[in-house]
Amino acid sequence: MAARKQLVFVTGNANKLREVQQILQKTPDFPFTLTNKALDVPEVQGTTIDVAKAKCRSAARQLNGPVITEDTALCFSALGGLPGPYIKDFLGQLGVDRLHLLLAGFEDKKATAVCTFAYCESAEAEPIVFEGKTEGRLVEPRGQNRFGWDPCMEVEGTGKTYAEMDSDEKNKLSHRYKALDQLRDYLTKQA
Ligand SMILES: O=P(O)(O)OP(=O)(O)OP(=O)(O)OC[C@H]1O[C@@H](n2cnc3c(O)ncnc32)[C@H](O)[C@@H]1O
Ligand SMILES: [Mg+2]
Repeated sequence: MAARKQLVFVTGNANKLREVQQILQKTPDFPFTLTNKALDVPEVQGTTIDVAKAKCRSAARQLNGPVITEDTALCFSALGGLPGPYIKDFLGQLGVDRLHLLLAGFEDKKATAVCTFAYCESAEAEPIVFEGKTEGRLVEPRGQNRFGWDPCMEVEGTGKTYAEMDSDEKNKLSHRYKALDQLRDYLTKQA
């Protein structure tokens, strides 16, 4: 059997890496061996797609080979989709206990978690993007699993925050699962 090609997931986020590995474990015939590199890739401003493509292009150039990158955004409908791809700074400054205060003056608490995977086959290739979205509401923090803003995102139709779900439950309906499922399909068909 031919050795499987290497695909580098460029991320500095250990929780993202863990969830991606858990989801891919359910695909034994995934045609790549996934490795990880925590490069500090600049993140431009713009739409989630602009940010995802630029980050992936830059990672593929630095590593000169096939890479995937992933960007996660959290979009509040009352704020016209902001903070979107800038959620990391908002979370960093406010902390998970105060994030919900961003919507304190609004009745509309609707939040959309958006995951954008980008795949770049080589340093010169144009990145291809895959997007997954999960709808919910911004709430006061609840739950034990403390990854990023998970305690504040109550997922539509479940009555639970991501942090109140175990990893199997989250990985069946998460924004990350939905985007990774498309990327996995694409790569499996290419192989
Ligand atoms: O190296 P990269 O992959 O960029 O990792 P990062 O942590 O910088 O991630 P992003 O730039 O995509 O910023 C997204 C922010 O949202 C958080 N986050 C990402 N996925 C999440 C999830 O599924 N649940 C809760 N928080 C999440 C993450 O910790 C960041 O604060
Ligand atoms: Mg980042």
